Order: sequence, then C-alpha cells, then structure tokens
Amino acid sequence: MLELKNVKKSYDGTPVLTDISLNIEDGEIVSILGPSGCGKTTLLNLILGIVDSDGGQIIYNGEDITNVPMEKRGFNIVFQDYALFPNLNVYQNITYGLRNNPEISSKEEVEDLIHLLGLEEHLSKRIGQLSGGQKQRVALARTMVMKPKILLLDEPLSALDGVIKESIKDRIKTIAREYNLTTIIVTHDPEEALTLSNRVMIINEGQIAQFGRPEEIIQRPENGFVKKFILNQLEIKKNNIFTLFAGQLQEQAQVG
Ligand SMILES: Nc1ncnc2c1ncn2[C@@H]1O[C@H](COP(=O)(O)OP(=O)(O)OP(=O)(O)O)[C@@H](O)[C@H]1O
Repeated sequence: MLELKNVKKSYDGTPVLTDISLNIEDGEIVSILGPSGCGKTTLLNLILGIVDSDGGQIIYNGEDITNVPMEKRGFNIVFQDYALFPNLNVYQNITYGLRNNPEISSKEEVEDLIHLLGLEEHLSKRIGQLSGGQKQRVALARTMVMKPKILLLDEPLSALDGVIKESIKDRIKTIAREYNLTTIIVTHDPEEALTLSNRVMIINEGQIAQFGRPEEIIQRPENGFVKKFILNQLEIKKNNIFTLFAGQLQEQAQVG
C-alpha cells in the first residue's frame, strides 16, 4: 500500500499542494484529476521521487520512503511524450533498461509483454514509423520490463484519438489486473478518469476535493467544485452528443 500523510509542496514560496493525505491499495488504478496547474504532475513527481516534498510523509508497504531517492523506490513512469529513443528499433527500446540488468525480466517475460501489448509485428520498426498508439504501447512495454512496484502514467491518452484511446485504456486495465500493479494516472479529462480507474482523486487548490469510486463521484459529489468541474463537463459532453443525434434524426425525418 502507498500512503501519503500531510504532504506539502511549494515552488518559490507559492504553495501548490497544501495538505495531501491518501492511501492507495496494491493493484488499484487511481486517476489524479484536476484543472490545469492544480498540481497533478507535482503529486506524481513527488510519488516518483524526482521532486522533494516540503513536509509530510510518503510510506510504501509500511516503509517511510520520503527521503528515499527515485532509483531506490522502484517506481517507474511513462512520460506524456513517451521519451522513446528514435535511433533504436522497437525491440531495442523495449529491452533498453535490461542491458545492464538482464536478470530483471526473462526472455519469456519480455515476450509475454510484447504479446500482451500487441507489438509482435512492429519489433524491427524504428520509432518514427509508429503511430501514437503504437508508441504508447512501446513506452508501456519498456517500462513494464523493469517490473516497477508502481506504474505512473502522465496523461497517457491525451495524444490519442477515439478508438486508439479505448484500446490503450483496455491494455492499461489488463496490465494492472494481470500484474496486480498499482497504477497512478494523471489526467485532466473526467471521462477518461471515471472510465479507466478504480478510484479517482480530484484535486483543487492544493487539496483533495474528493477521492472515491467513479460511481460515488457521479452519484454523490462531495462539494461544489466536484459538481462544477466534473459533472458539468460530462453534462456538456452528453448534451453535445444528444444535440448531434437529435439533428441527425431531424434530417432523416426531413429526407424520409
Ligand atoms: N519546477 C517548478 N518551478 C516552479 N513552479 C512550478 C514548477 N513545476 C510546476 N510549477 C507550478 O506549480 C503549479 C502546478 O504545476 P503542475 O505541473 O503540477 O500542474 P498540473 O496540474 O500537472 O498542470 P497541467 O495539467 O497543466 O499539466 C503550476 O502553477 C506550475 O506553474
């Protein structure tokens, strides 16, 4: 279990996260959701260990890791821009981290991941020859071969469109389930957060506005911000779609 207790972070005297306390169970998919600039990436970086907190504690499986450096925490992140190596092919990208640590994953384990992420036919391609969704799958495979204790994903779907987005969502869910892997995802999109995660953490003004299961957030928003930020956005999306359908029906009726 990952636990944060009263974690705080300021940049140049300006508070970004004022008091964050939370528990995340093993194998859970949790989304961190909130408006631009609310501190989502900062929270992810604090957990990863590339940003130091100004106060509070980070505890993993009972051990205080607040001052443990990133490389010793054993968590791993897939960055928004994937950060793949353009001069290497897909297979070389996936196995890059194993060059100096080949014992971390066996050949069979690497093959299982390649299969799980549907990358068999792309292994000898260069990164520049791949679509956005394929790059995301390579980035996921490259991170997973290192067997992270926690998988962190920064806006994993934001560069992808419709069908591809759904397929990557399914793969993230499959990975979390098959490997019982705690997965923490930063997103600004309520629909994405609610459909992908076991629990959603909504951040506003440096604090957690609500942390609950998707159905709890939809049925019992705990405050005005959750209602306004989350439910309004979903309502607008829903209305847009209904308007579109209504327009189509009207057109069909006129043609008929
Ligand atoms: N290294 C830094 N130095 C100074 N200020 C920073 C630094 N990193 C982030 N900030 C500021 O902290 C606030 C939170 O940034 P953060 O990137 O965590 O937000 P976010 O919710 O991830 O935003 P977005 O959705 O736009 O990526 C912002 O006001 C940002 O300008």
